[in-house]
Amino acid sequence: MHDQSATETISALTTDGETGLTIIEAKNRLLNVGPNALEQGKSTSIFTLLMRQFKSPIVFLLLASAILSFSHASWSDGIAILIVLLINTCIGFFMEHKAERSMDALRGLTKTFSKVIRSGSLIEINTSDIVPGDLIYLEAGDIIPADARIINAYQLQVDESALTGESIPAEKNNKELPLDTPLADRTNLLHKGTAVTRGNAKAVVIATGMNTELGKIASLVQHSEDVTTPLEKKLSQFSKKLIWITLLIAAAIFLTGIVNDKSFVQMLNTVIALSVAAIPEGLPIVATLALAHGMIKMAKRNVIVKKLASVETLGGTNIICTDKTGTLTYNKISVSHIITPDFNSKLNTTDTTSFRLTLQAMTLCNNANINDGQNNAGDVGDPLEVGLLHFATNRGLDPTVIKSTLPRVSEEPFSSETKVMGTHHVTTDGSVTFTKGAAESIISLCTHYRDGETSKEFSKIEKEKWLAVSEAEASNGLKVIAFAHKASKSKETAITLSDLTFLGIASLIDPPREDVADAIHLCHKAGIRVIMITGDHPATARNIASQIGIEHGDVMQGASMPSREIYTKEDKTKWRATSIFARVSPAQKLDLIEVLQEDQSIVAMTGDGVNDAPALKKADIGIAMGMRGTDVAKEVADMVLKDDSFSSIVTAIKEGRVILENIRKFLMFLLSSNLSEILVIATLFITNSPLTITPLQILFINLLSDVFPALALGFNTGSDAIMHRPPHDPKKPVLSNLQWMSVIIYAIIIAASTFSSTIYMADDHEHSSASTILFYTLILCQLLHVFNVGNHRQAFFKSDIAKNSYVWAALAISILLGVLAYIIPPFKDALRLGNLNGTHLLIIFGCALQSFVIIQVFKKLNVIH
Ligand SMILES: Nc1ncnc2c1ncn2[C@@H]1O[C@H](COP(=O)(O)OP(=O)(O)OP(=O)(O)O)[C@@H](O)[C@H]1O
Ligand SMILES: [Cu+]
Repeated sequence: MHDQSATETISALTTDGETGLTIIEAKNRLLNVGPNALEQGKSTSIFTLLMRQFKSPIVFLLLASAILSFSHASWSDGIAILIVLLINTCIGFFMEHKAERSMDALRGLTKTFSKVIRSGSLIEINTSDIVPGDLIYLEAGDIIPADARIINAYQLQVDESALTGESIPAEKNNKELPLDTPLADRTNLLHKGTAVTRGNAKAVVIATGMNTELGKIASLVQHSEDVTTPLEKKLSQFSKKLIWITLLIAAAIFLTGIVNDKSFVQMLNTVIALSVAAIPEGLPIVATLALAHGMIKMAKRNVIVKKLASVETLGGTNIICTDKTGTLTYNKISVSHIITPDFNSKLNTTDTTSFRLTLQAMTLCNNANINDGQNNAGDVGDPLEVGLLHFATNRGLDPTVIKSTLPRVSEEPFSSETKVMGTHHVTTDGSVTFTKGAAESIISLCTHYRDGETSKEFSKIEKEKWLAVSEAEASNGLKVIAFAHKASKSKETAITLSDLTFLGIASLIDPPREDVADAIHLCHKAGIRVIMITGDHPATARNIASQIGIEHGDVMQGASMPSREIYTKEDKTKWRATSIFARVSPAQKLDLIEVLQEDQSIVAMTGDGVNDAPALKKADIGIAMGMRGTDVAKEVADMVLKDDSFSSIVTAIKEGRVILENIRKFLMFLLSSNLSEILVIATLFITNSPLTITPLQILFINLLSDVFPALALGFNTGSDAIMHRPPHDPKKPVLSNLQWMSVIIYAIIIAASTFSSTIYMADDHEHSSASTILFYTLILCQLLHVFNVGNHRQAFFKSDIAKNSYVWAALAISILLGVLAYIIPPFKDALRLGNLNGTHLLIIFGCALQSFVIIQVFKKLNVIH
């Protein structure tokens, strides 16, 4: 296609270079060629998942003990261990399977949209619905949705590194090329998956889905990503450490065993029981499940988190850098009034020529399209431009008519660096340029201004007067856009932005979102600073900031921020103390983030443009806007806000904190209950007690106490108190020293309470009943312990754990299983359970309650946390 002209390509694809495909034809083609999507890599197969379950050391340990049991002809023991092994594997398998499914579901949430021209109007459709022959419209920040041939392009630059690895953007245009041009040099072709970094273009789609260059590569390599999060890594390191500790204890047991002349089988049983007690195999996967559950919850609240790891980072965020337009405001921009040298629409004076010219500038120097619900299509484009178009149309200007009488021949696309945009049009007797942009930028480009029918010299005094007018407008919280034009006798088609004639300004309303003030208040309570970084006028920024409660102080302007090569320590200190940054360029955003991060801050930052990509990557949490953001921003971001709203960031941070807190809770719960088991087994062994706890019993206890209650803790909704304290520093260990101390004290209290049951027993008890009492007391102590890991400052029934119905359900299941084990004879035999009477039951309940009460009292006394 690159060796044909655009027109030839268009006819080869039987489409229309102006109006595109008809909607019906597009539908037919979609049925024929299929969706414009790459085939997804396969997710982990059921078999791999199953095999993964056999990788843990505990499985080998159990297998070994089963074999040992069989070799000693204790068949029931061997079979029982195998059954437990099976149950454990199944639970592990289903948990991982659930986690995988959740991740799949989350991947499906990120839908992308593209702008196409169909039946003559510019509309937005699902990227997967694009078909060959479609006309696509692309601008800076778009990721090219399919392979396409350029029809026309204005200063188009494309970053093709996704395809070729070449990171310097390539210039693109519509010129024909020789047939033998290599792929990388085909400057008139655009490829799916590459990104527009500058300019804009209209192109015709030549290939979609797996037929694109990207599709051909994608079918060669199905890349897989490493998805282990730092937290999961920390937890599996944790598990590994525990295995070593267990080995040490096991060695100690063997030594004391030899000294005390114990039988080999007895020692082996104790060691196996100990290992089963000590190794929390479920730890990393329970954490994954909690994180995945959190992601799904956030997705329901319009926040798409792309990586599990971000959920963790979110919980530790202490600075949010947010832009203004669209995040703090509604971004439904409408023109309030127009002021030109001879006209003020607020005062409802009659139209003048300069006002008419301003309306033309608004309409022509504009890439938006208002569809007014025709073909079910909404307005497409930058909300600011949509607002301007609506105003001009309401004042009687027909965009279609004026666009055809003054056809556009070239364009200087808007960039947040220059803050201006310009378009060049040919007329019957020459050409004309229209520009719009930030007032300072436009005024500095003007040499004249238009007053009525005449053009006058734009003196310094006059310029300052207009800067003051825009400053006054901006300090009322309005967004100010200035307009200029330049008419010329030549038929020149290239655009130059100089010697312009100033036309006037438009003041636009973009009110702050209603819920933002509350969200910011909540941030301050939670120890999170909110910093506004905007490309807008400082006065507008200050007004909006005060409306929503962002702390005051000086507004820092981009112009007074020295570049990274020369900024000083004082500059950095000043930046860190500032909360409002205005007229800031994307490069300065990047510098600012670095300076904030040097100060050990965890920075979340929002961005939408293609130039924001480096800053989004650099931030600890890069946040892109789902509606307003460019494809590039969404691609590099860690998180996408579907509703573009600031409050959603705060919701996500809260959710992140709740999840971390939940993981910490079940970590403490698991560690303390497992430690209590170790204490019980070791004490029995060392004191040469006639009572026993068998490995199988420990496995059973862990099945009851580790699986269901620990999972249920992951579903805690968290209390509001979580946003009333400063964030947890992710660089610190998961558990503080104080929390470790608490774990140890918990374990000692549980073990001691379990042993206290022996005191209450009558002297003539049978050993089998006594061991059974010990067994059930340990279980019940642990089950009640689930309520202990809550916040110590909260009353029991108000705590989020007591309110979590999953916890109650988990307890019910666990207790039921405990009872069934006693009632069903084969289980009772395998678990070596003796008979219990009413008094025994009383002892069990009493001791469990005792352990619960002691811990609660300790907590109230602030001894443990
Ligand atoms: N499409 C446009 N054409 C011309 N000028 C524009 C356009 N959009 C914005 N501007 C001008 O450029 C300035 C900077 O725009 P930019 O997009 O960087 O920030 P913003 O949208 O005002 O605010 P924020 O950074 O909070 O999103 C604006 O204040 C406005 O004056
Ligand atoms: Cu346990």
